[in-house]
Amino acid sequence: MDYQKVLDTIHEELSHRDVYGKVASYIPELAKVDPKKFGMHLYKGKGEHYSFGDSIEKFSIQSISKVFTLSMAMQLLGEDLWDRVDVEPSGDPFNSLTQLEYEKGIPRNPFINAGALVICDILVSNLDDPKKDLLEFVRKICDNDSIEYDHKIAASEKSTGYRNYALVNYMKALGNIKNEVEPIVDFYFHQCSLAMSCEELAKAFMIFANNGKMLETGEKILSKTKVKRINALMQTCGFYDEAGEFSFEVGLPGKSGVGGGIVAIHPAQYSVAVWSPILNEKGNSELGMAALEKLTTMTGLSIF
Ligand SMILES: NC(=O)CC[C@H](N)C(=O)O
Repeated sequence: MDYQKVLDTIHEELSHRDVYGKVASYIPELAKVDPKKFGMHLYKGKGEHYSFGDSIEKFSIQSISKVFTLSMAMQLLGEDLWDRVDVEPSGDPFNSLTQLEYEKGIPRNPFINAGALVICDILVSNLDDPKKDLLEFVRKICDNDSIEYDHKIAASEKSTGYRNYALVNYMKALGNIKNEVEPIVDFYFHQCSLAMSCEELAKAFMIFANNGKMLETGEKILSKTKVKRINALMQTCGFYDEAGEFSFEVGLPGKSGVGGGIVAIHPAQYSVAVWSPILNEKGNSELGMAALEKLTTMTGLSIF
């Protein structure tokens, strides 16, 4: 199959499409991004890459980072992790507070904000310097030492981060947060501020398409079972209250972020990242979803 031709067709068809959503502005710094940015990168095998557009420009990965922190927490804690966070789709927006009350402070899954904040709490408890260790983890699976936090984005999110503060405070009141609030939200705002390109994200996510092993070196990062679970969570919870729609339209495990990025994988086949900052009302990239729908339709390569 000529993957470059498939990507070029997607680029050509979608560059002219009308989009109706908006760039995220509740994090003031994110509102400054050029809404016309559009890039995609598909990593198919050792040295086999295809891309178009702004695929090597770094952007704010936001919630995509939750897959990295979950991977680290699973490495550290094993099965005990699931006493603190559940594995069910939420059907609610990513920053919702409502389920927490009647579910007694146990978040529905690790990809909604409440769940990701519990994962932060676990990493803060278990690591001396979680920010340094996360950066090391991401640099390693990406084989790229240029990856950094964007401290301006982290500070900008902190300045308006009332909902995330509320989530941590509420879970602390209900007994599911062990550390002080400030180090947890500081770590969370930094993980969300990681700046990466589509090319870098596709490479990093290759471990989830390759049974937990880095493709180029064969080094094992995660066990097969852990990867199976992470992929199951991406499939059922990666897009919040649009997880069903993403499965229906695209048919791959994936994760989105309000920076406009989406990464998806096809086990044993490929890893793909797309970036377009205009979001639909559920907080997922409008063109990103359309591009991935076209990819799996044109190639016939979805997991279903
Ligand atoms: N869906 C997202 O990407 C949300 C991440 C963002 N940092 C927040 O907590 O609101």
